[in-house]
Amino acid sequence: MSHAWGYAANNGPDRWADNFPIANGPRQSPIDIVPGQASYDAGLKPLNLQYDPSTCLEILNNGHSFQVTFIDDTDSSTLRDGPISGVYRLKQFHFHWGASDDKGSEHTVAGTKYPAELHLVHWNTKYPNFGDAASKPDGLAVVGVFLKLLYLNALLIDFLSTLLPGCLDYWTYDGSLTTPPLLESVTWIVCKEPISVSPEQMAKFRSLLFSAEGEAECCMVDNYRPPQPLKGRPVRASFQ
Ligand SMILES: CCc1cc2c(cc1OS(N)(=O)=O)CC[C@@H]1[C@@H]2CC[C@]2(C)[C@@H](O)CC[C@@H]12
Ligand SMILES: [Zn+2]
Repeated sequence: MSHAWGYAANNGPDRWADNFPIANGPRQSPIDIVPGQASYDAGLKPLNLQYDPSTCLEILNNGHSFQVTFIDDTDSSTLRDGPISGVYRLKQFHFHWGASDDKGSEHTVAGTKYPAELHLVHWNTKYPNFGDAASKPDGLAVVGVFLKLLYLNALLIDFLSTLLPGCLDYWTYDGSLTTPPLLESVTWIVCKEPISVSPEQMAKFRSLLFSAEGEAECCMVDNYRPPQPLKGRPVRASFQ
């Protein structure tokens, strides 16, 4: 059964409001980040990310992206500090990307699109579980990391590429899921510095399929929502 919503002309972002009216809500994501209009907040702490790769549970194609899910029954992979209070647990990470290198990211920086964007998804442990947290205004915190193409040989880039950039300067604002049900429960933390990806790795993303077995093959590309109206929300920067 193919999902009701998707990224095609007949079921894509311009049609999501038909079934999810919150698509036109006051704190929707992604947004275009305009560095000159972000306000430096000296009260913002550095991000404190502690990840334990052994808690990786499974890699799955959920029909809209591929995601790597983590065991989240202990505080083994967490996000602390930054713009949030308390402890948020890593639940999963996934990507959004384009059919070509000129598009693919969800957030944009002064209109600039990156070829892909990584989302590291965390939930607030003041709530009993991820699904419950996803319906609360302070329930989720997603670290967004832009991917840029680096034309080095694949071996070298395998050493260089990591999930996080060296510099963890970030912008932060209150937003939402970027796919239906578009719940307004996400504290977005978008890193200023991108990580590098090779053309071969991008080709692997683009070889994934939206379609299920037995359905007409449909490459999973352009699985990104375009920027949404800011509606007066402040965007803070952790750096000057
Ligand atoms: C923030 C990452 C995330 C979580 C969820 C979705 C999409 C997400 O990616 S994104 N790009 O960060 O917004 C779509 C399905 C959502 C899920 C959050 C939890 C649910 C709302 C479930 O309760 C039912 C449907 C689920
Ligand atoms: Zn996402």
